[in-house]
This record gives sequence, C-alpha cells and structure tokens, in this order.
Amino acid sequence: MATVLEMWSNLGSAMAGLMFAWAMFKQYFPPQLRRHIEAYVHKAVGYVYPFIHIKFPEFAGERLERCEAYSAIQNYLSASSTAKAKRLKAESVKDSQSLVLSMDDNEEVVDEFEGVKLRWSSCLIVSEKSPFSFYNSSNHRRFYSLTFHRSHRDLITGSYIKHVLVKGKAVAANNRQRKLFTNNPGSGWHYYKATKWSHATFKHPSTFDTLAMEPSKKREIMNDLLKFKRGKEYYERIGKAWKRGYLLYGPPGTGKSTMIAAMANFLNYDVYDLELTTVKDNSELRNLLIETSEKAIIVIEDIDCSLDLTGQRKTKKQEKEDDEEKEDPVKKLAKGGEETKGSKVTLSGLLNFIDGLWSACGGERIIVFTTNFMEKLDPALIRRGRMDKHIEMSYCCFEGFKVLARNYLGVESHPLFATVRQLLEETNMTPADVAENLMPKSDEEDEDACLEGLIKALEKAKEDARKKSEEEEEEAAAAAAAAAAKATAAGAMAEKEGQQKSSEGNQENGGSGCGKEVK
Ligand SMILES: Nc1ncnc2c1ncn2[C@@H]1O[C@H](COP(=O)(O)OP(=O)(O)OP(=O)(O)O)[C@@H](O)[C@H]1O
Ligand SMILES: [Mg+2]
Repeated sequence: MATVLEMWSNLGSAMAGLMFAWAMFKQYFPPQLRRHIEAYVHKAVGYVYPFIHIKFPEFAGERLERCEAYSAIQNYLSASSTAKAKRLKAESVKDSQSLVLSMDDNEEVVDEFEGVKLRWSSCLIVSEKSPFSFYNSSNHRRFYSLTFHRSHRDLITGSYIKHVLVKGKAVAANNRQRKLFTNNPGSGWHYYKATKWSHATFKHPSTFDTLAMEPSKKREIMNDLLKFKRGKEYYERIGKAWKRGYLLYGPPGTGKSTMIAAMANFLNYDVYDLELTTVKDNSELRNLLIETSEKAIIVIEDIDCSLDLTGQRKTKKQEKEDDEEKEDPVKKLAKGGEETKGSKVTLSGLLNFIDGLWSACGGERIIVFTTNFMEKLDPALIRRGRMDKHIEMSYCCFEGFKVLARNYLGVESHPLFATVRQLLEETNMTPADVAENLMPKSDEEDEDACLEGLIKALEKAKEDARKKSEEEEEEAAAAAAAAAAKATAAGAMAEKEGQQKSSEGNQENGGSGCGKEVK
C-alpha cells in the first residue's frame, strides 16, 4: 500500500515539474524557436515511442462537410461503446430509425481485430473563437483517434480500417429509416426546388412470412434476392452491372404489390414508385434514374397500361384518329384530355433506362415491373437480362391459404381445412378474395364463422364458374350452329348460281343472243 502511495506522490511531483518546465518554455522561448524545438522533441520521442495514432476528424474538406468515415466509426463503435464506455452520448441522426449511442467526448474503448488490441478515443478540442468567424459559438473540433502498436501498421492500415468502415456502414444501413419515393411531374421541377422525387417513410407490414404463396416458390425468390444482395464481388467479376429485373405478372389481387413490399422489407431497400405517364421524355427518365439511391427497388406498376410500350406499330385507323385529335381539341378532351398528353417516353428510352450505361451508376438496384397481361408486352422489354426473373402470381393455393389463415385468424389447423383444400383445387380465387373472406367483420365472428363464410364464397365461385362455362359452351355451340347454317346457305346459293349459269349457257348456245342479267 505504501509503495502505491509513494508511486502516486512521485508521479504527482513529476507532473508538477513537467508543467512548470512547459510554462517556462512557453514564456521564455520565442514561437519560432519553440516550433523547432517541438519538432525535434516529436522526432526524438518517435524513436522510442512505439505507438501510432490515426486521427479521423468529424468535419473536413473545403466546405467542412461531415466525414463519412467519422459517421461510420461512430456506428461501428456504438455497440462496444454501449457495452464498455462509462459516459455515453445519444444523438438522433438524420434518416436513422433510432437514437445512435456513442461514447462521450474524451472517452476510450478498446477493440480487438485478429488478436490485436487497439484503442479508440473520442477527442474534443475547444479553441478560441476566431474574430472573423461567422459562427458565434467557440470552435469545437471533434475527432476519433485510433492508437495501435507500430508493429501492426500493415494490418491496421490495410484491413482493419476497411473492416471498420464496412461494418459501420452496414450498421447505419440497418438502422436506416426506409423511404417510399414517387416521381414529381416534370413540370413541377423548379430552379429553386429541383427535387425529382417526393418521399414518405416506408412502413409496409408485408413480409415473406405473411405472403400467401407456394413455399418452394417463395424460398426460390428469397434465395435469389439474397444472392443478389451479397453478390457485389460476383457482379464485378463477371462484368455485369449490379442490378436485377423482376417481372411480376398475374390477375388482379394475387399479391404483386404485396410482394414488392415484402421484397423491400426483406432487403432493407428504399422503394421508388415510378409513374411513367408523368415523365416528360426519355431524358427526364434518365435524370430520375440518376437521382435514385443505392439499395433501391425501382417499381413500374401495370407497365402495360403506363404507356404504349407494346412495340407494335399503330394501325392506319389509330394513326388517323391521333391526327384528328391533334387538330380537334374537343375530340381530345373527350378522350381523356390533358392526361393523355405529355409523356414522350418511348420503348427504346425505357429499355435504356433498364440496361443502358446510366443504369449501371450506383448499383445495387432492383427493377420490378408488374402487369396483369404479360402477353401485351413487347418481348424486348421482358427478355432475360432485362427482366431476369419472371414470377407468376396466381390464384390462391392451399399452402397460401394456410398462411392467410394463420395471419388473419391465428389458426394453424382446423377441421374445415380439408373442405377448403378441396374447393381451392376445384375453383380459382385470388388471395385478396380469400383474405377478405377470412377477415372477421365483427367481434362475434370467430374462426369457425370466417371459415364457413370462405367455404360459402368458394362454393359460389365454383357454381358461378360452372354456369359461366356452360354459358360459354352454349354460346360456342350456338356460334358453331350459326356458322354451319351460314355455310349450308352459302353452299345452296352457290349451287343455285351454278345451275342458273349453266342454263344461261344452254340458252346462249341455242342462239338467243340476249344477255339477260341474273339477279
Ligand atoms: N399473395 C398474397 N399474400 C398475402 N396477401 C395478399 C396476397 N395477395 C393479395 N393479398 C391481399 O390482397 C390485397 C391486394 O393485393 P395486391 O395489391 O398485392 O394485389 P395486386 O396483385 O398488386 O393487384 P393489382 O394487379 O390489381 O395491382 C393486399 O392488400 C393483401 O392484403
Ligand atoms: Mg398492385
């Protein structure tokens, strides 16, 4: 005990001596000489001092922007700071879902990388306010300082710093508040408000767990998305832009939009909902693309209705109608007026948007088209390489129903499931309709009532489909009978004409000479 006390008192007097010497040094040595001496002292210390410091300032550059590296380090250290540091600081960071906890000024934490220990300190320097400064607070300069032994220089400068930045960015991405963007109409861009996209916080509850779909198909899509997300190096190696196109097709209410939300939640990406009809032309489309962020899903819903992208040439009649509309404004208004005017986006513009040179800027993007009528689309638009994966969203299967029953009623099994299974095999019902039938409409409605309601609806759908097909059969039979009758009548007529002609021929041969018209 005595030795510890002795040590502290020795240290105290040594410190006091040093501070006295420093004060004398500052007072009696002119600044220029002082700088020289300081430089030599640093050099001399460098020979015996075995540690290296790296400084990461909070603000840098001419415009003093916040350094990306500083934010990444702050995020990287947040986990170890929360566990180890005694004084913490809580900040709400832009676009972050929750508060970011980091160590307070002048705190330290120790980190370990490949068996090497390193020390991170958060430092704050407060200097006098410059008389020319526009800011009225004194100058605060914050930075992180990394200290390590010089024998690990290569490891730290080579791999560790890269590791910290990658991990820190990943933490920020996980904590990021995701957004749903939609494009502003071209005419709405002003010189003072050049925003091409408006956004809201993206909060859609759909996930792959709640999506009604055949499990093997669902797994296949999830694997595909994961492979894409982790494929940065792979895409670089094969020389392909880091993006992937999905085409979702199927009848209304089969979950195409729901699937997009599930994809965004699964990948933790932003969603850009692109309304093509309000995009003025191809160059505006390109500008919109440039302004999307990384980690984005760009969606064009109902692509078949967005523009005339069928790639088919207009018929003469359509061309004539269009010319008439141009000349007659009344006709144009009757056809939908202002709305139909505008977008000059062409098929080739859209193809360039998907896989032209500009589409490779930024990377990590998914493009999704949805349509109810796949056959209406130009094959060039949906060929593999542009729309890499075609996903059919179809009517509800029994596995899909089980997901919906679990979501909507909280039941995993029920005696009525067998009947539902049978009926789903015999008739088509969209997941949207199944979901609507499963949803309790009042507090009194329990799972039995909802399942019975669904069974009734399925039976009705089956009956309707049967009647419809009977009607169609009858119509087809009637059409066939009418066609047959027409053919018989035409045959009879032709036979009659033939007979008349031959009798006229006979008369001519008989020398009558009067060419009588046959009616
Ligand atoms: N596969 C599904 N899984 C879970 N819920 C679904 C599914 N399909 C539809 N639904 C439910 O039905 C509603 C409508 O579905 P959604 O909007 O995704 O259909 P859609 O295929 O995009 O239709 P449209 O072609 O008309 O745009 C959703 O809000 C969701 O509640
Ligand atoms: Mg939809």
